[in-house]
Amino acid sequence: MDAVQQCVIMSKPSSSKCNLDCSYCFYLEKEKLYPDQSRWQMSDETLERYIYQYIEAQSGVDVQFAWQGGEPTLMGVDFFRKVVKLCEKYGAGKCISHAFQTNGVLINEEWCEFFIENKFLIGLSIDGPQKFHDHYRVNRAQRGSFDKVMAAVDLFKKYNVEFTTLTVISDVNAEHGVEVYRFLKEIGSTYMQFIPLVERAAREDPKDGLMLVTPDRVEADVTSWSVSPLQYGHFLTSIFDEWVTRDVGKVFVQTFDNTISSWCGEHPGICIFSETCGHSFALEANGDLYNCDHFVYPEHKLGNIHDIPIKEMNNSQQAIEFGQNKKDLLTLDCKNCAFLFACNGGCPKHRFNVSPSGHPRHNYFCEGYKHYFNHVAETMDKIRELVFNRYPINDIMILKGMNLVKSSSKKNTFKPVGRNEPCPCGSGKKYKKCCMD
Ligand SMILES: C[S@@+](CC[C@H](N)C(=O)[O-])C[C@H]1O[C@@H](n2cnc3c(N)ncnc32)[C@H](O)[C@@H]1O
Ligand code: SF4
Ligand code: SF4
Ligand code: SF4
Repeated sequence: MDAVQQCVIMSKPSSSKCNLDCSYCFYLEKEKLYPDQSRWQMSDETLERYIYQYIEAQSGVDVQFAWQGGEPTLMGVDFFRKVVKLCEKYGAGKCISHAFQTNGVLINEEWCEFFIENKFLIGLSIDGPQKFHDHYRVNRAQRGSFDKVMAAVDLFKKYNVEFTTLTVISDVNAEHGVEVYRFLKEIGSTYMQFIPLVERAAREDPKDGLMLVTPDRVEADVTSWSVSPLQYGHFLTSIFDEWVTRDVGKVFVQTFDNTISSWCGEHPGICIFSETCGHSFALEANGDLYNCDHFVYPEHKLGNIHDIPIKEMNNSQQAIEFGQNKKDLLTLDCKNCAFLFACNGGCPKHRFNVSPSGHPRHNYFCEGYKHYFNHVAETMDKIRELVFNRYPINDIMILKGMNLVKSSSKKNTFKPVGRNEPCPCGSGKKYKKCCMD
C-alpha cells in the first residue's frame, strides 16, 4: 500500500452547522446523515488523527489543508491554533498551507490577526452586490448577510489578509455578469471563483433524509434557484469580454485560467474540467471520509479515519473508481466533442441530463459550456500563440483593443498539443521538455 496518489481533503470541523441559512445550501441538510449524533464539533482526538494521517498520506512536500463546512469560524480561533500546533508537530519538514472558506459573518480582529500570523488564505463567499447576495444568503430570520460580509472585507483590507472570492451563480445574478464582476473587482477581489448552481430535489421523501439528490436519481426536479445552462454560458462570456480587454494579469478568474491551461496542453487546475476526478475527499467532523464534497451520501462514504488510515482509503478501489468514472462514463457526445480537451464532460454531479444524441448521464451545463468555449476559442488560440512565442499574456488586451481578435461563434477545430509532440515554439524539442514546463 505504498502507492502515492496525491489527495486533497476538504474538512468540515463544524460538520454542517452554520450561522446562516442560505436557501441554496447543499450542505445544511447533511445533519440528517447523523440523527443520533449530539456533538457536531470535531474532537481533539479526531483532529490530531486527521492531521497526522493527512500529512502522512501526501507523497510530495506540499500539503494543503482546506477548512470548510458548514461554517468553520463556529469552531473559534483556539481550535485553529491547535491545528497550527499539530501541523508543526507532524509536519516532518513538509510545506504546509491552509485555505479557509467562510461566510464572513464572524470575522473580527482576532481572526484577522490569526490569519495573517499563520498565512491562512481566505475564501470569502459573496454573490455580488447586496440585491443579489441577500436574495439567498440569509440567516434563519431570513435577514441578508451582506453588511456583515462587507465588514469582513473591510477588516481583511485593514489587516492585509489575503482573500479570494467565491460566488455562486444562480437564477438571480446570472444575467448580471458584468455588474457582479465589476462589484467583486471594486471590493478588491483579484482572484475570483464562480460556481454554477444546480441542485435537484427529490419528488418523494428520500430514505436517507437528503432532499438534494445525486445524479443517479431519476425522480427529481431541478430547483427553481438553479441557473439555466445558457444563462451560465452567457454569464461567463459577458465577464470574459470585460476581463480580456481590461484585466488580464491583474484579475484571475479561475475558469479562464483553466481554459488557458487546457488550450496550452496543460492540466487544468480545477477538478470539474480535469480528465478524472482526482482524489478530492470531504471529511466530516466525526472522521467519516466521503468521495467528494458534492457526494456526501451514505453510498459514497469511504470509511472513518478512526478505523482506516486516509492513505489506505485514498488508494481504495472505491476512490480510484470514483475518479476514473469521470472519464470512463463520458457520453458519446462528449467523446466526439471538439471541446473535450478543455471540458472533459464537466462535474459528474451535474451529469443527469440526456445528451442530444440520446445518451444518459450528460452534463446539464453542456449547452452553456459549448457557448462559452465557442465564444473564447479564437481568443484562446491567440493567447496560446502568445504563450508559445514567449510574449506576455497581457498582450492579448492590445490585440483585442485593436479588434484583431474576435469573439468566435464558429465551431472550434483546435487540437491540443500532445506531451510527446514537437513543441509549437519551433525549438525541435518535445513539448513536455520545452514550453509545457
Ligand atoms: C458549503 S459552503 C461552506 C463554507 C462557508 N459556510 C461559506 O459559505 O463559505 C462552501 C461554498 O459552497 C457554496 N454553495 C453552497 N450551496 C451550494 C450549492 N448548492 N451549489 C454550489 N455551491 C454551493 C457556498 O456559497 C460557499 O461558497
Ligand atoms: S454560509 Fe455556507 S454553509 Fe452556511 S448556509 Fe450558507 S453556504 Fe451553507
Ligand atoms: S465530483 Fe465534481 S466536484 Fe467532485 S471531484 Fe469530481 S469534478 Fe470535482
Ligand atoms: S461541452 Fe458538452 S459535449 Fe463537450 S465535453 Fe463538455 S459536456 Fe461534453
